[in-house]
Amino acid sequence: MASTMRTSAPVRVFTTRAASRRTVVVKAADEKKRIVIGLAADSGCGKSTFMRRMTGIFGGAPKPPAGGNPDSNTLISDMTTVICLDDYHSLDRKGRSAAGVTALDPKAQHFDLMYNQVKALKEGKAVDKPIYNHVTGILDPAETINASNILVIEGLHPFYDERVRDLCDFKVYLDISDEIKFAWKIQRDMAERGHSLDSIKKSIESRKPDFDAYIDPQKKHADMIIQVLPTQLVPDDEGKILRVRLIQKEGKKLFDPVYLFDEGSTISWIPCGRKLTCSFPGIKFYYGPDTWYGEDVSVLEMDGQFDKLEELIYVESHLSNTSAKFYGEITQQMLKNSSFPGSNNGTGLLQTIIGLKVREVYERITSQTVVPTSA
Ligand SMILES: Nc1ncnc2c1ncn2[C@@H]1O[C@H](COP(=O)(O)OP(=O)(O)OP(=O)(O)O)[C@@H](O)[C@H]1O
Ligand SMILES: O=C(CO)[C@H](O)[C@H](O)COP(=O)(O)O
Repeated sequence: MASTMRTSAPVRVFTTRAASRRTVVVKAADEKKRIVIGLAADSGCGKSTFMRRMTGIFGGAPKPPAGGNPDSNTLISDMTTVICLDDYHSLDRKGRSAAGVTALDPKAQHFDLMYNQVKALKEGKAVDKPIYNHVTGILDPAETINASNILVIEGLHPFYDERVRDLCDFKVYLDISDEIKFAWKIQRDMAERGHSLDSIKKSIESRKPDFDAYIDPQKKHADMIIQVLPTQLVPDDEGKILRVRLIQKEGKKLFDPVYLFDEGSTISWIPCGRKLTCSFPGIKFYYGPDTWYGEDVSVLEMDGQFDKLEELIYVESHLSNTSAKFYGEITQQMLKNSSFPGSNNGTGLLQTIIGLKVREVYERITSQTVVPTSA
């Protein structure tokens, strides 16, 4: 498919829902006012859930392009546009089957088009982007995407091609261990999509070699990684209780890593007691330095789950550099999104923290102020 780019209106005015109430506007005037966020993960690893938490921080409900293809993968809100990189599959379902490749194989992606269009959007130009239709398995006619303040590119390969990777101002990887990925897939694909246990197992196994070869290695490029592992608080838990780690690169210009109590120290903290209600097996936090593919990182970890989400404020008050704009903003976001998967554990908490980091990155690059959304 040919790459098509058009110049959109040079200046657009965006308002957040909260901002419009307070008559505060955020203007996008030139390319320095736009950022690109990359989110990489395998299918079924919580990208959509993360995206809802992150875009919610900027206000407005993300919606598919108005009047467009009902099977569009794009979500647009006041300040953010999320495009799914599945739309750059160069081979459709039949084509992949004929060529004997999976959707994770770079041979099935159109990286030149991906690069040209992400670059154009970052420069403020509109593009006509293809749509990969997950219902039919074919490539549908293109949809027009306009430039936005924050472009999120999510999918299997946002950091695979160096040119696309370099366009990303902030890179996030969701690193879900096989056991947990399996538990989530079973829950979704059996309960919601009617797949059999056997077919889910086969699908995971058939994707594994390409996942290991092409998707997993991208995590070394990420600025922040959320690792989801089985709990260490009880043996042989079936993926219900999670140990979740936020790996944060140190020394970056655009964000400051979050820390617990004392920056640079190594800390283990069991907050259960007078201020935090914990039923068995409790909650344990850890913070400390580490390395990630040879780079210095700090790790913030939570194992276990909250009984009463409103008590998260106690934990939040012991975290620093969170990029929250007021006392309790993390807790407020978590309560607002309490129906999302992972709201009572470290996935929700650490995804919310990354969402606030995205806001920090946006503000540092653009020198614009984003008004926090209200609950
Ligand atoms: N933090 C979480 N805790 C528990 N389950 C979760 C969590 N995040 C996601 N899930 C489960 O995994 C499923 C997939 O999540 P989600 O749709 O967000 O992933 P995705 O990466 O966008 O998937 P896909 O690429 O296949 O559309 C959800 O339906 C839910 O069952
Ligand atoms: O890994 C995936 C990313 O979402 C999908 O499997 C890929 O996009 C192919 O889609 P489908 O399975 O609907 O043909």
